[in-house]
Amino acid sequence: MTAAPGEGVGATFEVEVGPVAHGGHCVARHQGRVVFVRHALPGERVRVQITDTGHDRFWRGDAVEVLDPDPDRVTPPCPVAGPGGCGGCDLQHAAPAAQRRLKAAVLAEQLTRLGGLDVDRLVEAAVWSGTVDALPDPPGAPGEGLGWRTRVHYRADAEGRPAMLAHRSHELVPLPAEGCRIAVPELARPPHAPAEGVRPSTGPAVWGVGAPDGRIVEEVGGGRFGLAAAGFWQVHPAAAALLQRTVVTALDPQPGESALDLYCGVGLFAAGLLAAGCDPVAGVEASRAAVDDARANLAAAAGADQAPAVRLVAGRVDRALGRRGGPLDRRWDLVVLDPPRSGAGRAVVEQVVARRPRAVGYVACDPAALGRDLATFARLGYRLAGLRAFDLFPMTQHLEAVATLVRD
Ligand SMILES: C[S@@+](CC[C@H](N)C(=O)[O-])C[C@H]1O[C@@H](n2cnc3c(N)ncnc32)[C@H](O)[C@@H]1O
Repeated sequence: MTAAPGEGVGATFEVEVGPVAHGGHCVARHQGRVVFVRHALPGERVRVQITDTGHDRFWRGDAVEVLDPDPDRVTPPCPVAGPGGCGGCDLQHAAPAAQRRLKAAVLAEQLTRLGGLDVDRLVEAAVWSGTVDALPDPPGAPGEGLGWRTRVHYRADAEGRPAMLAHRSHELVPLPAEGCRIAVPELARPPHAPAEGVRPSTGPAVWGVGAPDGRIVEEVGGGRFGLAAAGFWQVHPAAAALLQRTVVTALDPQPGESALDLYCGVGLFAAGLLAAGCDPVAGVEASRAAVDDARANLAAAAGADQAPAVRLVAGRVDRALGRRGGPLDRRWDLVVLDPPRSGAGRAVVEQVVARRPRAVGYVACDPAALGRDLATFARLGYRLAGLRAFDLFPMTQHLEAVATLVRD
């Protein structure tokens, strides 16, 4: 559907804002058209300014004036969090508890629509609380969803000043004087621009251009994980420990059970399963550098005496699981899946189910991919036995979920 005259990018009109949707926006309708509205809350009456008419089925817009505000609306703590500003935060205009309610609504909608699940019944059966839970504020942080981000990426504008990307755009928004409000204090302003920074749980912040330089050590409980500063690690300081604890508790490993950690990074979940007495433990990870780090981290975690068998495979999960007669071609009691945003996908879910695990722990950062993969698990005889969801990314649309699946 093309834009009518006077209704292209930049046009404004009033709308009644409908429900929140996956993607950090709410859904509204204007003259029969769907409009995805950012910076709005469900039930508000707002003036929308259209930012994108490039799709047949919907337009995008920003709420540039709020005519009838929701009681949960707050003034965004960051001066560049609003329309046309930094694209990093989607929900600064909502109180933190309201942000989590919006995320829970998105998760419920994706589980219903893509997962084919009856969310009311899940909640009734205590499979899911229906909530997205807050994490503790990092020590010294101002709280209220600020001061938690331990990985940052600043661009440079034409004058060499630090800047951030606008939403769905290559346009640069200058970093305000107070710096990035969601970053930990050491990363709120870069020493130069462009710059990428990391603040590990041990040691000072490290910066680089293109990628943060050198190596870091992250601590989780008693465990230590060495990795490249530019390597994958959870961004909220409380996230890695929380996810490891949640997955291990959900799987309830028994000593001597075999456990497979897929998309294992530098070995976070494999270490938790080793500590719980699993033997053997195997991990699969596409990044060769991360596999080398996982090998060292897990050797240290396993200890020297009567060390359990640990096997790490570098490569894509679908290829590693597809290798007939290979080390992973056997039954595994427990499987952890922690894929990137695109999710595990049908082929990997089938490969996991073929190993007849007693339980699967699925760590998901995209509720749509999770919903789709849960539907595949259900078709193959695995049902959702538990679901926890966490606000690992306050102020943004993102959430993290840990699903437990068991054989029916
Ligand atoms: C969300 S991270 C999880 C890492 C680790 N579980 C952790 O908690 O630190 C996803 C990991 O999957 C890896 N990855 C992405 N696609 C992959 C694939 N097709 N096969 C294997 N690993 C993959 C990435 O390199 C990354 O380390």
